[in-house]
Amino acid sequence: MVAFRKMHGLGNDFVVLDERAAPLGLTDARSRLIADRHFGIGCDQLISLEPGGQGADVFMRIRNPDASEAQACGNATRCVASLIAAETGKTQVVVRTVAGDLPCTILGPDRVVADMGAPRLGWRDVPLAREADTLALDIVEGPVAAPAACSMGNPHATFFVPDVAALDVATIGPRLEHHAAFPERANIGFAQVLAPDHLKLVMWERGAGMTLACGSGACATIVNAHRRGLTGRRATITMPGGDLVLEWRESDGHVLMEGPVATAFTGSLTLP
Ligand SMILES: N[C@H](CCC[C@H](N)C(=O)O)C(=O)O
Repeated sequence: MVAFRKMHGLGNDFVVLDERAAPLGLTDARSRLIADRHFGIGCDQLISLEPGGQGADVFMRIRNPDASEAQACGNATRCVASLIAAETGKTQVVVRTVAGDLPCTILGPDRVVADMGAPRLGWRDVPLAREADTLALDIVEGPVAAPAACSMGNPHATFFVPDVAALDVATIGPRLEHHAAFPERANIGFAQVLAPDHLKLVMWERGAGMTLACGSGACATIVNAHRRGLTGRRATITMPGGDLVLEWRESDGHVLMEGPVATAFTGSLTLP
């Protein structure tokens, strides 16, 4: 039997497995089964804890339900930092990912600020299939067009729209996720500016589909909104699961993401 912790950030939910003592043999098939909401536990991402190595408290590996590995997961970063803090009593935790080290500050048992690092704004960084101005891509899909793109370690495209509620995200989301412009696919954000410090966001996540919240998506949204001159550097981003507070910090270009964390339940499973 293998212990797991079911966590979430604003309903973006995770099965967290601990591989720090030894690997569990998470093949693609096993990962897909654990993440399956009918035949397994179910989650938006499968999160594995691995030894952090020098300078980090833990390494976090991120797998989407389709077993694709992701370079960033903002909501899980806060959850993992909170888990390590509960283990160690630390209020500063460094979560290492394939995209870099993410310093996190524990504000309380259910709230964390994660420094998600600096966005990458070049077309090769996103990545895109060919050279393009990442401020406005030449993409049209139904009622949406001309997204801004950036990477938070993982690829994001943000469409700015007058009314997110009017969109059929379940139809246009997958088409855009798999658009030829994105050789590694992309996470697709649909954002509505409510005020210079407040946006509404609905996400179609790469490899996961519609989620109640997306931390790296919220980071990409504040970056792309500010680049477009639509907001300041700080904003509350309201997603179906709730609010995150974002700041694209001027001093070092890092994106700070503050929000809640929660454990829904713990359990044990027999690895299929
Ligand atoms: N689907 C994403 C990973 C999870 C991102 C999201 N859950 C977050 O909180 O950032 C990707 O393939 O890049």
